[in-house]
Amino acid sequence: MVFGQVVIGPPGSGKTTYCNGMSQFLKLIGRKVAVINLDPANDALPYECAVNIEDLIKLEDVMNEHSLGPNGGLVYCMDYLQKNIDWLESKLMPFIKDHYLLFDFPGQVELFSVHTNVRNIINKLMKKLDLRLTAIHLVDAHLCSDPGKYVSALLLSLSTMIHLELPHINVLSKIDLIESYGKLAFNLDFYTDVQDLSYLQYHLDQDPRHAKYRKLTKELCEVVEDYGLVNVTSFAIDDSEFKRKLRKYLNKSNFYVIAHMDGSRDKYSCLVVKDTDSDTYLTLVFKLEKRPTTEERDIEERIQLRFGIARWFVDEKWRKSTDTVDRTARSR
Ligand SMILES: Nc1nc2c(ncn2[C@@H]2O[C@H](COP(=O)(O)OP(=O)(O)OP(=O)(O)O)[C@@H](O)[C@H]2O)c(=O)[nH]1
Repeated sequence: MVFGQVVIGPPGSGKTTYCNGMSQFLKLIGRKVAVINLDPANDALPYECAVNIEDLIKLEDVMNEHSLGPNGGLVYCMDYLQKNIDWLESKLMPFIKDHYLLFDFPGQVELFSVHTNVRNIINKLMKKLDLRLTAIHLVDAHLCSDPGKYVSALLLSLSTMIHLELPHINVLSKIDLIESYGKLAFNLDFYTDVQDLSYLQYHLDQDPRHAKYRKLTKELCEVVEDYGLVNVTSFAIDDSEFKRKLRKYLNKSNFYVIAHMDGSRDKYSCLVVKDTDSDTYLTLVFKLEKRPTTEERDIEERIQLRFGIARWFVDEKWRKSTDTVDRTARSR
């Protein structure tokens, strides 16, 4: 079983810098790392690349040949990669024995929240090569300086989580720059906990320019709150403490921590982790379309005892019509 990260996020959010920093950090603690560049628009790579999509297809060639812009070109490249997944599988083969994999993806957000090509690529790799991958979704901390942009970042995180159905960690990147953006409307915990967005609505309401969007903003915030899935951690590339913390989350999220447990890991389809004060909490989200079986409940109990919170998240219809099992427990 091979573990790794799918590094995604909007353009310029710091994906390539993260892959470089994380690979150096993991190497320092003794893990073999392979960074896979799947962004055909990545011209200057700061890391040593184990596999490079440019050996298969170049964005520039696609744009010239098919008269496409950069966005259409990237969709084409991902479709092409999906069709030629054998190429990627064969390139990954030498690393799947003992390496940790970091996938550096393009920054076009529709690829992760709308189109199916990237999701299919990831699913195929996971099945064929028995990979355990976690999505690291980077969002520039700059968005916290504007409550309206922050709401859109939350919606993007939510739709990406639901679309990819991977263990998922949202990260506010470039947190070292946050003070340079001026005084934030709320302290940082507010932005990372994503608990009560009514404060955000109230803040937006103070600005007369937002008056006509009041109802829309309220309803968008309610969507994020109703799902209750999004929370965020923060990260700065030069901060080793953040990297250590993130690594802890990652090992939990892709089940590295329970790799020795029985084969029941396949039951989990989505997972969220959260840090509150000094305790680390873990939320396991079991996306089910039916009432959990006895065996699944048993798994939940065991995870609760060992790692923290486990929570059943079921299909909306089922949740409304029957009693939701939503139990939480403190980490031991
Ligand atoms: N201060 C600071 N700058 C960062 C950090 N992470 C990334 N950057 C800078 O942000 C810029 C964009 O970083 P990239 O790593 O190229 O971002 P990307 O998401 O790969 O960009 P695309 O490939 O265009 O989607 C670069 O100038 C980085 O040096 C960070 O943690 N702190």
